[in-house]
Amino acid sequence: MAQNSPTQPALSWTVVGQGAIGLLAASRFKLAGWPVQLWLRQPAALDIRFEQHPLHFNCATAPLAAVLIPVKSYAVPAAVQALLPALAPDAQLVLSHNGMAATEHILSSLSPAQGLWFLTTTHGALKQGATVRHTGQGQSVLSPLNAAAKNQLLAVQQAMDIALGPVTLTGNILPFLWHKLAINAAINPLTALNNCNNGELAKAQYQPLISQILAEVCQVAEAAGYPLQYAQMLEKVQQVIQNTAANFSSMQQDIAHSRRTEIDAITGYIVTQAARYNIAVPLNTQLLQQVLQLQHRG
Ligand SMILES: NC(=O)C1=CN([C@@H]2O[C@H](COP(=O)(O)OP(=O)(O)OC[C@H]3O[C@@H](n4cnc5c(N)ncnc54)[C@H](OP(=O)(O)O)[C@@H]3O)[C@@H](O)[C@H]2O)C=CC1
Ligand SMILES: CC(C)(CO)C(=O)C(=O)O
Repeated sequence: MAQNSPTQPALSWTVVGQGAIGLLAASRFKLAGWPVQLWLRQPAALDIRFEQHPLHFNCATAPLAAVLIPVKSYAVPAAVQALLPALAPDAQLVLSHNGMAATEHILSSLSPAQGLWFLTTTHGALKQGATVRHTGQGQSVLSPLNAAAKNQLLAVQQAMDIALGPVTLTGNILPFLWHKLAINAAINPLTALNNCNNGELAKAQYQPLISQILAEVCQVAEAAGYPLQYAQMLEKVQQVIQNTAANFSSMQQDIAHSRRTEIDAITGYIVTQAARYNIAVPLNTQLLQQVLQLQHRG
């Protein structure tokens, strides 16, 4: 898509939370010499170890010019609500999470000069205590969601290239979100329910389930106007299973640590959309119910 002239000044970035992806991004900013601060639930500075580097992050101070919000899908509305009074009049906000983005309410709560973005990433990060590791080299797709974001294309793209790049800029994030949704719908619930790593899903017993999940997702995606090729998705899911064989999915980890999962924004979104288009998705419906049951028990 068209870009602004390369004269936009660098923005000063704030990262929300002290999660794995947020600290990966903040560390990469810091190691590249960019100023970056953290917005935590309780305002404070933070010291971490990122790979072999001890890093210190200052506590965020308003007004916030540019904010990366890599929180779980269900935590986004409250996080944005808390940020609103601290935002600069022309602040840029970048949401980043798994599952489908729900941005209508956020867009209407911003003032006309405040930009909203979505970034989806295949980077992997793990936080254990105060140590953060970059567990999977990935890439990201970034999209402006309103006119105020389009005025800052170059500055935000450059920053996200540092934080979670390499970044591809797109005018429409939805095809990319459906693609990632299909991968997460196939892997996350099965690993959570069977308490296994991603690699286990290569076993023969899981193949009919993966095929059916994807067949259902492809039908819904097509009805929603974002067609996915079933054979390509099946191959992609097998690739992700192989490439992340030793990893535990985010949903498996959430269940294992008795945390809320992102099932509502992944399988839940598929089931809701299926109902809208009158499509039967029996396996995704069953997986949604099973994960919700497991989550409520935890
Ligand atoms: N980790 C990974 O490798 C990958 C993750 N993703 C996705 O990226 C998103 C983030 O992942 P991850 O970093 O693992 O998630 P985490 O849950 O580890 O990190 C989110 C952080 O944000 C904090 N937070 C939430 N709400 C607020 C708030 N209102 N104010 C301040 N802090 C807040 C959380 O705090 P608290 O714990 O107190 O709620 C937590 O520290 C998820 O959607 C995930 O699925 C995508 C690709 C890879
Ligand atoms: C791609 C996958 C399944 C990698 O584990 C993931 O995104 C997750 O765990 O949420």
